[in-house]
Amino acid sequence: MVNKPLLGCIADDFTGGTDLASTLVASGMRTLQVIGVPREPVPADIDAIVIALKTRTQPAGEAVADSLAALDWLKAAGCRQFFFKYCSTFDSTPEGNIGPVADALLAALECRFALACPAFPANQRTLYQGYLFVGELLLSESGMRHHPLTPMTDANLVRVLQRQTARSVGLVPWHTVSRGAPAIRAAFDQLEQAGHGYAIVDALDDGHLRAIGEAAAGHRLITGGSGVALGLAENFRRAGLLGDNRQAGALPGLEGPSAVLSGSCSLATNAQVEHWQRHRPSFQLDPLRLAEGRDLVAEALAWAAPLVAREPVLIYGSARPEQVRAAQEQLGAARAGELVEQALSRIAVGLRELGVSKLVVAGGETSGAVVKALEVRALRIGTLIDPGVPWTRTLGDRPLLLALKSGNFGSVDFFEKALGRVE
Ligand SMILES: Nc1ncnc2c1ncn2[C@@H]1O[C@H](COP(=O)(O)OP(=O)(O)OP(=O)(O)O)[C@@H](O)[C@H]1O
Ligand SMILES: O=C(O)[C@@H](O)C(=O)CO
Repeated sequence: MVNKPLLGCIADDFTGGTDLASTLVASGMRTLQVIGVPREPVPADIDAIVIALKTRTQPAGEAVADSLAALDWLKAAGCRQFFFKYCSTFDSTPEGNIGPVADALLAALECRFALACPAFPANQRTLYQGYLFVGELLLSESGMRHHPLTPMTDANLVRVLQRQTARSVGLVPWHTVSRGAPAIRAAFDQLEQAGHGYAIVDALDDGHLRAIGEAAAGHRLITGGSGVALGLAENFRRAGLLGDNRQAGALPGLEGPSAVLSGSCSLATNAQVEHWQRHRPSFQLDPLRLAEGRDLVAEALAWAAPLVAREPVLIYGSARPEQVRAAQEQLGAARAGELVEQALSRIAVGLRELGVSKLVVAGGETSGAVVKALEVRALRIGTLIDPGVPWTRTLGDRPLLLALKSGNFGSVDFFEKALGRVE
């Protein structure tokens, strides 16, 4: 149809980018994810483009600058609507970066109002009266309270976002959302007229998210998790701008061995690691030993080399909260995280030298580091493995199939399931 992308997205981490991209692909938008602001031309047959940044845990000023550069590029590419993707668990600190980045994007787009909805019911994130639930637990009682970089200790998102912005934060509650798009649109108008800059929007199921998407058809900026993107393709179709691309997620396969790299310490990933270890080989990276100068990268690669031709291997830093705490107490959270990220990145490069062509990577920060080390610039998005996690194929020389898994996503047998789809 049109040669300009319709939707321009800015994701605050890499796995978050692929999560959003997979939702767009599933709704029939041909989607490209680029790593940072593109330096080379992007393919023309694209309906949506996701620029994946690593802004979630950067200092707020840097996160704002990177996000504005991405917005400039997307505007110049001709996008009509913009999406700021953050985590479905609203990962942030009192300093940001959700508020500061959203504020800067609103100002740059000369808008006064945006919705904020991280709900992702397919992954058990729901919002009720402004309170975010993970499964049956409040966010602040879920595993997210122990997150190594962005511990979430308050489930009330009106309060959480208000701490990060000078604009006023309102709420569109569930009883309005359940009345459908016209009621939601009216609530947005009322909040904007009353001087609110943001509306946290409740959502309990995908029907709510589609209605919120429909109500936001005229919004220049939408902020949220991937769930609230569910209804956006339909807006473009209604406007006659988008066809019905059933093959939006078709990807050519690749021959070669596979491996799993995990730096996420979330409850879900830890369970996936344990599940894998019951039947398959694994190698642990301990940040304390890395800090002592032990060359675990060389050890891991020497361990993997004879194995990987026969069967997939897992190399992981993932650890339980008490081990993570012990490492952080000695090294500091940032240094412990960086040591594991750097080691996994170098191992990813080494595995590619060993011929590995399919990699599953667990953790957003970890994926960011690995993708950077592999010098991946862009990913074409394929079909879903589990909600929020698609296979992707890198563009350029030496293509790889990558599945970048957000920490908390995926069934307990996710690693095996992902590899089973491409072997
Ligand atoms: N044993 C460990 N001790 C301390 N930190 C660790 C350890 N293993 C991994 N880490 C660090 O913890 C951080 C985990 O963040 P990452 O974003 O990769 O996973 P996640 O937060 O679970 O995923 P997501 O952001 O997708 O929810 C990384 O910086 C990683 O290097
Ligand atoms: O929204 C989510 O939960 C994920 O896409 C993510 O961003 C986790 O890093």
